[in-house]
Amino acid sequence: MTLVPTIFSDVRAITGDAARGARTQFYVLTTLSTALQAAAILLAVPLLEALFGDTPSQAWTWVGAMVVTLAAGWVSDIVATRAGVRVGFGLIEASECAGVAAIRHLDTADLHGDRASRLRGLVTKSGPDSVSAVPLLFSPLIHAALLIPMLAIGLLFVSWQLAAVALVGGVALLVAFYAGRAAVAKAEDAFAESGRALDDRMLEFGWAQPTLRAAGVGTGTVDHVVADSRSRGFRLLAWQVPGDLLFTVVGQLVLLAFGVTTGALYLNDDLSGITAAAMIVVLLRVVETTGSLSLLATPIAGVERLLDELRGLVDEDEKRPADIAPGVVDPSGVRPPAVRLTELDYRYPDGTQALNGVDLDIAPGEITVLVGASGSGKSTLLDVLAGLREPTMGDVVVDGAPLSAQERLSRGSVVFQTTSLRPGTLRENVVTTAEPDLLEVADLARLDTVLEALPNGWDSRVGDGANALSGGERQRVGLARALAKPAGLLLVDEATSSLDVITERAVADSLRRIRGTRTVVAVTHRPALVALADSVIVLDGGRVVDSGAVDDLLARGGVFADLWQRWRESEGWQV
Ligand SMILES: Nc1ncnc2c1ncn2[C@@H]1O[C@H](COP(=O)(O)OP(=O)(O)OP(=O)(O)O)[C@@H](O)[C@H]1O
Repeated sequence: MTLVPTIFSDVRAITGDAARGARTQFYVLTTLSTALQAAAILLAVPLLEALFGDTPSQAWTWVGAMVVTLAAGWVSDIVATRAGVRVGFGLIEASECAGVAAIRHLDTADLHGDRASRLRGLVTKSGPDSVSAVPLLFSPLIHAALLIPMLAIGLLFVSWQLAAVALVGGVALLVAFYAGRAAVAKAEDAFAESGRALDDRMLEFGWAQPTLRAAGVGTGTVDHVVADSRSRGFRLLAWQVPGDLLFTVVGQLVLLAFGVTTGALYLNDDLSGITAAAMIVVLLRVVETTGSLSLLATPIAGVERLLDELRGLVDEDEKRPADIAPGVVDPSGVRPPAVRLTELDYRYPDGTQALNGVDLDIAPGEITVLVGASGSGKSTLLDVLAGLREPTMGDVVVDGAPLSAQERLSRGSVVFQTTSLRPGTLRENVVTTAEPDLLEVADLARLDTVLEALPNGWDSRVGDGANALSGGERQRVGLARALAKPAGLLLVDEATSSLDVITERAVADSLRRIRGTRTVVAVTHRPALVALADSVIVLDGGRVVDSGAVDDLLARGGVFADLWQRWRESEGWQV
């Protein structure tokens, strides 16, 4: 029963303010063209009365009026169609933007699933369908819905009884149309749902064939959904037939009532013979209109579904946080901070001076890599940043405010050289403070292979020696744990030796993808990771001896260029 409001409000919601002008023009002109059509039909009454009455020469006046009215109707139809095409293009634009955004945000698990194929279909199919739907389907629907009430208004000047029959009949036809459509749409949804269930069972059966066969249950589950799908198909047919039938029967009853009323009025001398004949012209037009309305039912249902899906896509896109640009808040609501170190010293209790007057400016959202020979103070500096050590002298200033070790601990997340797991599930080891998007975290940290290897995925016990993970796998859990924490400062202390290729790639991918959303400080010896740096800080004997972009440092020669040369050579040995 809500067919008309739904498709019109869907178009408004999808195309938004940008297409408001085109939408208004389309609706106003289509309504005007319908009014002109109704007027042209009703002009048949004075035309026939003049032609067969006492003043046949006056018929020319009415013929002229009819021609002008029809021509004006055609002109408004043409302009309305152009506006309708513009609205259709508005639908395409919206569906492309929202569809592409939705595809980009698909979870890895969905890539081959039902959602991916529906999105693909929506983005490719909605284009031509949307452009043609507005002028080719909406126009006749508006014509069909408004013509009969408009004829009824015009008929008030001929006979109020005929006007009443036309009005009541028009409403009855629309109600029959919507009621039939609603029943068919419900059955169609049930049929589509059973189709999806069948797809799922078949996929499931394909994946787990040996196990299901061995258990003797596989074919049973598939048989069950096939039977369900078939019975819903029959139900769809069972609703389609009475839906169409209802409309046809109501249509014929309205025509009968119109004919009988015209006949009765003529016999009572309330209507002249000529006017009664003119009513046949009106009757023929009503028949044509109701016929076209019944033909529209199926295509309108298709457009209704398409618009419904498009609207879902657009709503989803509007709710999604905007793509992250450097320096803005990341989806967890955390802003990457600017960090400044001033005259920082750190002395170990045994008297070793690990950091000596370190002055540093770390820009928000940038990747800063600390490099230096063994013992140069990189890990100590990272520990100070993380809040694991309090400097002997100097401050760690975050976004303009000097922070205590405790405050730094809560503002940053750390990937340590080795990741220790506590007894408990993988989920408990990764989720510490907030409720993160685990799919995204797993994707960023390349936890997919770890999850696959574990018997119960996120709920597998991993700590305490259970399901022993390799060093690289533990590092990826550590990376996931750091990424799951809504902290703007990410500190990565990578022990070169424990990084396998997958883990190195996971770290590199993560850094690349989160660039701009977190301020990253990493200690690494891997050229692939160093190359990602916006800025490299070279430490030697606890002091900053050089800093800058990789290319600048290489061009300058010195400590960094020597280190770089050594890393490349050692990588060559590893190969
Ligand atoms: N717990 C400790 N107690 C005393 N001295 C320490 C301690 N940890 C590190 N040091 C010393 O502090 C200095 C800086 O060490 P740090 O571990 O920060 O260097 P690094 O550059 O990270 O070295 P590596 O690359 O080998 O990890 C070194 O001289 C080291 O011997």
